[in-house]
Amino acid sequence: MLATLIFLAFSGVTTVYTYNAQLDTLIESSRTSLNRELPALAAELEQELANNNLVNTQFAINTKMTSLNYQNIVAVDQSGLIIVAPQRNLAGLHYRALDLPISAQVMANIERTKLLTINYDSEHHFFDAYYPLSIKNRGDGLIYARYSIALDVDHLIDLTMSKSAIVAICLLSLLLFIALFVYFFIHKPIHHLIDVGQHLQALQLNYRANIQGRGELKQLAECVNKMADSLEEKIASQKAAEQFALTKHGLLESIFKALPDLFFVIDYKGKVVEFHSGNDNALYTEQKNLVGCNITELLPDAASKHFQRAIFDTRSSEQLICLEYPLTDDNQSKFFEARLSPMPFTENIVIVVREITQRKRQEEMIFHHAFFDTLTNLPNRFLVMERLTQQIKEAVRSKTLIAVMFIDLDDFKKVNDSLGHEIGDKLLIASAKRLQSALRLEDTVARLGGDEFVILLSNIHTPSDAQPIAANLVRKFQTPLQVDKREFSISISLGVALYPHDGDSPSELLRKADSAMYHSKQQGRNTFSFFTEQMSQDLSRRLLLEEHLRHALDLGEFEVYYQPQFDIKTNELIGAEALLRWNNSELGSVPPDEFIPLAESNGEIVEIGRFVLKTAITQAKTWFQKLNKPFKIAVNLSPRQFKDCNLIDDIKQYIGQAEIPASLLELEITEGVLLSGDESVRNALKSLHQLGLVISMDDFGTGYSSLNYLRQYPFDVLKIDQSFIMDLSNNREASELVNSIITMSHSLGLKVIAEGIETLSQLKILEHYRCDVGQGFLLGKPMPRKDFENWIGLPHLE
Ligand SMILES: Nc1nc2c(ncn2[C@@H]2O[C@@H]3COP(=O)(O)O[C@H]4[C@@H](O)[C@H](n5cnc6c(=O)[nH]c(N)nc65)O[C@@H]4COP(=O)(O)O[C@H]3[C@H]2O)c(=O)[nH]1
Repeated sequence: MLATLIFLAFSGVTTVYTYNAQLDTLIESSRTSLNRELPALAAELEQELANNNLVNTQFAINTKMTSLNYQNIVAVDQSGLIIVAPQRNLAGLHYRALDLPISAQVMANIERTKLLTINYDSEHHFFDAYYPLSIKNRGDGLIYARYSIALDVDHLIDLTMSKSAIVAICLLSLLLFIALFVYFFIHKPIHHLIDVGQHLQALQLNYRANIQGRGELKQLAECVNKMADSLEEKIASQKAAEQFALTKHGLLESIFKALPDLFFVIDYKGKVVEFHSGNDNALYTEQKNLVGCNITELLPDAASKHFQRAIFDTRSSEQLICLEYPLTDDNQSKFFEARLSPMPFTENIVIVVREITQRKRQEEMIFHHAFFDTLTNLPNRFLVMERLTQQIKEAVRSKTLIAVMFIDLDDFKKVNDSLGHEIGDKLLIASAKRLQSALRLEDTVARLGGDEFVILLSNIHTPSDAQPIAANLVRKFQTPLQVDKREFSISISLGVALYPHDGDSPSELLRKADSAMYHSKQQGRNTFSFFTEQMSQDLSRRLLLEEHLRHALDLGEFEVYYQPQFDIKTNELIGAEALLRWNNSELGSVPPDEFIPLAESNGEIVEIGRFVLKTAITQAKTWFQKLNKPFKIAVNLSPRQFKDCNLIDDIKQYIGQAEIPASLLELEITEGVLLSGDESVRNALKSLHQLGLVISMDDFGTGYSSLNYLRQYPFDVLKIDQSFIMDLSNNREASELVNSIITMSHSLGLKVIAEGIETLSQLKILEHYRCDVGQGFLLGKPMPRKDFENWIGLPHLE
């Protein structure tokens, strides 16, 4: 519209301007015509008037009047009379009589200037022209002519108007064309782009610009579309990221709710920026809205200091820092663990707080279990070794000594076995208390296990400082211990090793104190000994034996010897006792008294015992077949073998394989097996007895020898220990005791074997006491199988 108005205004101005210019040209050309024509007419009139030829004059004027421009031409003489006019009848009239624009002033002016005077009436578009006329005899007059250009002006106006109209139409057409062009090719696409832009702005991203052609707008549309594509892509990925973030957020919220922990985000000053808790009760603070609080102000002083330090460390190290701290809640100590982790790209720190009271207690318990003996609550082997390590370091600095005391309760095993574990445990607790009561608080009393205790005395200055302490400990145990209102006399054997004299490592010192204790045992117990090098040799011997014993069976170093047993009454060989021998290439022949206790203590006796049983049963079969009469073989069974659950099945299997009567196998057991009162021993003995095996009580008279056992367990044979037989001929009491044992055994239906018969008089006495079977060097020493077979006159059997 504006363009149209501008255009109209412009075309109007142009038209007016054009019109004015042409009008000016018209006026000018009319002036020029008057300038040219009036002098010529004047000259013609002057000539004709001079010739007094009025007709020609009239003709000349009428001729001029034929021009449409001339409306009037009048020639006036000096007196103002009309000489000639288009109407002939006007001649002779005074111009005043006519309504002519002639005045005396005009006439005077023309007369004076003698020049053409033209006045233009712009309103009616005509000229009033005056030109001097010199007329013979009539003086100077003038020619007056009215020259109208009104028609020309009208024509000019028409022309201008029609031109303008054409131009206007052309221009309007052009304008329309431009408008249409602009509309279709600029406005509409731009509008479309704006529309698309508005949709895109409203994030309606499925809108795209669709512009034909290949102009700049098309390029713009393509740019918009590409922009929309990348916007859509961006928004899609942003949405995906938002969704991902939402999922993560949800996940985190669920985790926060599900976990019993407290989650804080704090800024670098410790101010809580964010806080999450699945359970507000876990807060341990009155304040529930923690955001904005400083985390260190929420905690008691001590914990706060830990936190400040941890915050500092987390920031400086940019690493995860953990701290544990206690808090008191309802008079109960609770423990917490805080994990501080720096948040990447921020100055914030994430803190996760978890209550670890239970874990702490469990750790303490585990620690206690790991380092303390549950029965006596004393430090155990690990802790005593640890403390000894520390004390050695301290002693190096302070140049002092350490006394390591190894203590073993004398005959505790027998008490434990005979009176039961409950009493045994109480005795151990009472012993631990007595040891503690005899020492300083800073000394360590530890229990290694069983009835073994260790004492560490630090800050000793001379070896002799340890002596009164050791003596005092031994003396203290000479007073009976009170357990369940009963008194128990139990002594101790004590060994002392000194740092640095006897060793500089905990294990060495402990080993040497053990050797010294062992020595005290050998000295008759209830005493103490300081470690000496000789003991070290004993210890080395023990260790050497243990080392070789481990491989002895595999290396075939064991051999079963057989010692004959005779019916004392008939003097007939009725069987043999299988006795194990160990011959080692390095150690030589090792006596059973030395290696059997070792094998018993490390459990190897089970395998070794199996070997003896199998060998003896195989041998029994051979001799049974060759001698063609029952030939019984007695085998020693150690207490440890009774703990082997395969014992009965093994024996069954060996007897089954040998196809001999079970009664040809006699099992010798010592009181030690029975003292435990273990039900499984009773059942095992019962089963073995039911199988038909002969059960014999060995070494009768050496221990707590109770005839009760003989009634309780299915014994068939009683073996009187050789220590009684040894005294038979020279000790009346011993002789009577042997007699009573034989009589009582017979009354219980038991056969009696006397072992260790070395002299004929011993044999005679036993015969007199009606002892059933005799065994001893007098009757035959233990022999290897080959020798035994030779000895009994059997052909050599391979
Ligand atoms: N002084 C003297 N001693 C005599 C006389 N007659 C026999 N002896 C010895 O007395 C011991 C009898 O065996 P034990 O009391 O069962 O005592 C045995 C037994 O407890 C144990 N032992 C031997 N072999 C085995 C075995 O295969 N298994 C188990 N568990 N223990 C065994 O070792 C102990 C010692 O065995 P050994 O040294 O063979 O000693 C044997 C034997 O050589 C004698 O007239 N005078």
